[in-house]
Amino acid sequence: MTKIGAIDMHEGEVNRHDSDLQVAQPFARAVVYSLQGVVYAFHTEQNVKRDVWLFTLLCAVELVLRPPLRDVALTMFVAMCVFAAELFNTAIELAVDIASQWRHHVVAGVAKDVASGAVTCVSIGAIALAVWLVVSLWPWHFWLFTGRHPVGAGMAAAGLIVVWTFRCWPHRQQAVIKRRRKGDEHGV
Ligand SMILES: Nc1ncnc2c1ncn2[C@@H]1O[C@H](COP(=O)(O)OP(=O)(O)OP(=O)(O)O)[C@@H](O)[C@H]1O
Repeated sequence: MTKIGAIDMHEGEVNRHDSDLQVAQPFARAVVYSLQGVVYAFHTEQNVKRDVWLFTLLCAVELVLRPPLRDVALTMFVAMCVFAAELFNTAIELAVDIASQWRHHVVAGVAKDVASGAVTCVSIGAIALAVWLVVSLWPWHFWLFTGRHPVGAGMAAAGLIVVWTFRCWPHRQQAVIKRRRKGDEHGV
């Protein structure tokens, strides 16, 4: 095991994963690495875990109230934008941590605040869209066990499957990353 700053790297495991992927095509390799990044965030970030539950609630509402395909597609796209913003935020936090060596620096703090501000902006838009969707479907009807808007319902179900696959996919931790916590003014 090699200790780099505050990251404990399990070299053997990292190398084994890399050699597994050496035989793959560059595109396939890039896809696998990016999916590993998604799985990492879905297992380690509390905000992403909370977003998974909010997304589940949205899909459940859509499966019951059955909005048309256009509305489901719009909410799915915006929900994926929220997940993407969370992933960018996670990447920026990790990059800032390693660049600042987990020490307190005013620029490091501002960089993280700006990144999380981006998530807040997208989230406000997503919440506004979800509220508009639910209000626009008034008066509400229980369509869960019917064939109403089957493609939209299929899209909501597919979204649920994709997101929960990321959440439940086994996550093999390659690095133990010590995260700086709020209120820890002076870092490690
Ligand atoms: N190196 C640092 N120097 C100064 N302030 C920092 C530093 N790291 C974090 N902070 C401050 O602490 C806050 C929380 O940072 P942390 O890394 O704990 O992210 P988090 O708890 O995962 O936040 P988020 O909810 O945005 O994901 C930052 O928004 C920033 O204001």
